[in-house]
Amino acid sequence: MTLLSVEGMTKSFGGRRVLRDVSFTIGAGEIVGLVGTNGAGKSTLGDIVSGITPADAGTMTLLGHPYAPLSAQDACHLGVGVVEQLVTIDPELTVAQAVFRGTPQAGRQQSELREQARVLCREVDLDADPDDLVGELPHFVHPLVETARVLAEDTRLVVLDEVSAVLLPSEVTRLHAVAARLSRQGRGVLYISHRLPEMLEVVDRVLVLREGRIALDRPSASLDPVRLAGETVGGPVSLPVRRQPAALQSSRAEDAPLPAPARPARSDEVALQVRNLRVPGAVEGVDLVLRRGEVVGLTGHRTSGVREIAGALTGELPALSDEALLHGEPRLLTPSADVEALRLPAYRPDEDAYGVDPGETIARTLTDEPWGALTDLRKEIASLRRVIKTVHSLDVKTLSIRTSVGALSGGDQHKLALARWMASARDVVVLHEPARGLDVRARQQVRQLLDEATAHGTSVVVVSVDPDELADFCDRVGIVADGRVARWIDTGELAVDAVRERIVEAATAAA
Ligand SMILES: Nc1ncnc2c1ncn2[C@@H]1O[C@H](COP(=O)(O)OP(=O)(O)OP(=O)(O)O)[C@@H](O)[C@H]1O
Repeated sequence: MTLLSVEGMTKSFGGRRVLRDVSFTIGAGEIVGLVGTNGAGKSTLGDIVSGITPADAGTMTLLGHPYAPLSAQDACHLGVGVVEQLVTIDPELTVAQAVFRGTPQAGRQQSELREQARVLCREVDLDADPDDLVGELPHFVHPLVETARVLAEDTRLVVLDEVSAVLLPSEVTRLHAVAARLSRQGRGVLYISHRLPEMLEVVDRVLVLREGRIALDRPSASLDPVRLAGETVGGPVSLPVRRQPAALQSSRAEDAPLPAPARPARSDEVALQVRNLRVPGAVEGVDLVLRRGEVVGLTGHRTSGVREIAGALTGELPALSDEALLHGEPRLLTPSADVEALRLPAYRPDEDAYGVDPGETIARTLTDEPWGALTDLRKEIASLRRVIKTVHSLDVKTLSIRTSVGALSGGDQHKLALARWMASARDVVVLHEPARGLDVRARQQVRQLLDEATAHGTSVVVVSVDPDELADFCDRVGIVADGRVARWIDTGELAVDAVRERIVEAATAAA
């Protein structure tokens, strides 16, 4: 039975045609994957289906009836719900209130609602009490609260918009179990993701959006991640190649363009050494050695201590160590009057909506010079050239560098923020989830940014939940469990997908 039918959908934003004559169906009990490059229009399509954005033209039917939602609330009443990656739920609500906030509650006992909320939380594998405040739950479980809400609203079709992007492999398995349960109940799921290997494990069929059209509509059984990645870009994609320790180049002037990295060669120079790192209640003795130009990954369950290790390195958490040396110079993890604190700079994609001001133009985001005060025309031209080069090399989908960053797709915003941040990254830095929400080409571009930085001596700690990102970007990956590094995986010995398998295996075992 057809649940949703979309016919001839089109949508433009300010002269840019995002969707062109898009048609597809989703059957009852079907899980359909929606993939495409950053800016391909996946969220726009998801937003139209879930009533957040109106289409310019086209029609939809839901269970055979005309379906034209006027708002997200309207779509929800008609049976379509959306769960987004960056969910904002009022932190003052209890879990029970959050779960039932979209459903009429008149005449229902609070105790009954709480009991039902408890059942729904169990259904989505959410370990929370109905009376817990949402604001006190870790942010990564908010999509699970939302999924429970969608179940409470008796939704026929659920749009999961990049929900898996922030989840660990074990949490993705949980999400997939929820999607499978929804499907067994006869509901439909539209599953939007860039994490192709995982997505292919759960979806029945895949739609590829390319240049605003459905370029492929095929059962998932006939696809593999590499082929699917090729379909998203409309040509072959090269497999990620194993990272090699960086070939260090001589230091460069601050604003000199980055030359292509030379052939890699091993560096034995230690950039950072920390012995017996402890964070009270979270980390119980971690040794970390980071060579110059090395990329070391850290991953682990939410309570493993991995975030706290990063917090200690960046000076956000009070921590102790027997010794911390930055290029041989002693540092303290907790500041004191005599010894300088370590305080590594950190990049986080989720801060301030991808770390950039959404109201700012692309041009201003990528330049540090105060343009209004710039009196030297050559400098201004050089600065604009650099902006245009970055926009081209990162393949940001825009008609103008005067476009505000907030109007770009999520992936394009993240690429710009990271490029801006990496341009000033020196020495030893911490990157949180550097490829989150990025398509296959964008991941390669980020990998290139990393390779260039490490070739110039920058050492990087990558903290991530994504096994593909860790396997592709890092020289070594530490699996953190119970406040210690339970295992190191050396990526240099294996092909990237074999590394990925090991990370998933080790991270799941340690969870
Ligand atoms: N409100 C808006 N105003 C202007 N342009 C917009 C708006 N919303 C989306 N766009 C543009 O529409 C295009 C598609 O964006 P959309 O977010 O749907 O892409 P996406 O495939 O979900 O990308 P990503 O994977 O990066 O999240 C982008 O070029 C984006 O700049």
